[in-house]
Amino acid sequence: MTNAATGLPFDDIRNLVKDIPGPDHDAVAACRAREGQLTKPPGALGRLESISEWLCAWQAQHPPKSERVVVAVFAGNHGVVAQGVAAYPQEVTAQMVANFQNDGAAVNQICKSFDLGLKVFELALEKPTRDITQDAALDEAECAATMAYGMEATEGCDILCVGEMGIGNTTIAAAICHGLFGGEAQDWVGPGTGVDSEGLKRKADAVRRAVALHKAHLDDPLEVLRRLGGRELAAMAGAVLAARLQRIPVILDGYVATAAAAVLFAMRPDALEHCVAGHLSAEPAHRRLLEKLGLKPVLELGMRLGEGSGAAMAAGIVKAAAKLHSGMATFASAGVSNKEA
Ligand SMILES: Cc1cc2ncn([C@H]3O[C@H](COP(=O)(O)O)[C@@H](O)[C@H]3O)c2cc1C
Ligand SMILES: O=C(O)c1cccnc1
Repeated sequence: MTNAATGLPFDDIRNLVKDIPGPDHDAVAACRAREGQLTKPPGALGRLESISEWLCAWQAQHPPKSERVVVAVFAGNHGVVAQGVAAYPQEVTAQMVANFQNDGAAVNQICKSFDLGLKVFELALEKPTRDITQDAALDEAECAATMAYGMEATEGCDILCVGEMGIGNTTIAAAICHGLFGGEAQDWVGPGTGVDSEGLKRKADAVRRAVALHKAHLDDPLEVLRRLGGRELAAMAGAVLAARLQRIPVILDGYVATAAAAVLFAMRPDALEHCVAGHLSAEPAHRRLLEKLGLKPVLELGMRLGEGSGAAMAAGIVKAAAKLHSGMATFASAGVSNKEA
């Protein structure tokens, strides 16, 4: 509908989505062949074996690469906080960006634990997006440009983890999910950083009003993103798309990062096959969202933080899966007797 023939920026995004590559079957075949030779009973490494296979399929490469794993954290601010939907003040977004830069946040410690790179992208924090209960969060040009900016996160990495920082963004995630998948507003909201029961009611009400205001435009997932989204969500959607085009597997973080990726799923149901869900967030709607997307989380640790922290924890598991596959000896090389035929 909008701009179909005019060549405005969303058309560029649509064209990229049309061109995404599929899995590489030769790399998968090579992975399976080696897996069968490793010094262990077949299947004994459980899901770690499918993770190695998934890496090969989407990197189009065997053995899989896992040296350069990067956590990209995108930060943005949201006008919807005026509706009383967040437990913390908006200035915490910029203060936490400084904390990331000073090595003081949770995600910094996880990155150090697993030898992951960390890149922080600050997105016009001084200029919050418009309140989605009153207006569209972003203009089309700004939304598309922010997606393009997010695409830069893929530079120099073998595997990408996507995360975010933005006070109020669990409300934005809920609005996107309600806009994309319907149901009731309260199905998609949760406590976030810990709003009380009155705050939770305000959150559901804000999501309901925002979706009602924009409902004539919500058939188009990119319109859902620009009207109900925010800068860090647009950038995450761009990063996930760029990763697919550049054959970089993605580890998604919690509810907010997954809601951003869901926009691509709504455009094309196979668009997230290069992604794993790093963890199941304690934010209740994350389970519902992962079910819609057909994604099974790698970890379930009761985390509800954001910052890419759950994706970074899962990156430790993904790196181990790649090392197991590449580094283990085969029955022949180690002189270990295989099962009798
Ligand atoms: C100190 C602090 C550190 C955080 N790190 C991530 N978030 C997380 O909480 C925010 C979303 O929750 P809500 O929608 O309830 O505001 C996001 O910034 C998210 O990344 C944090 C929140 C706080 C307060
Ligand atoms: O799951 C998430 O992404 C999440 C949960 C709570 C707060 N911020 C993010």
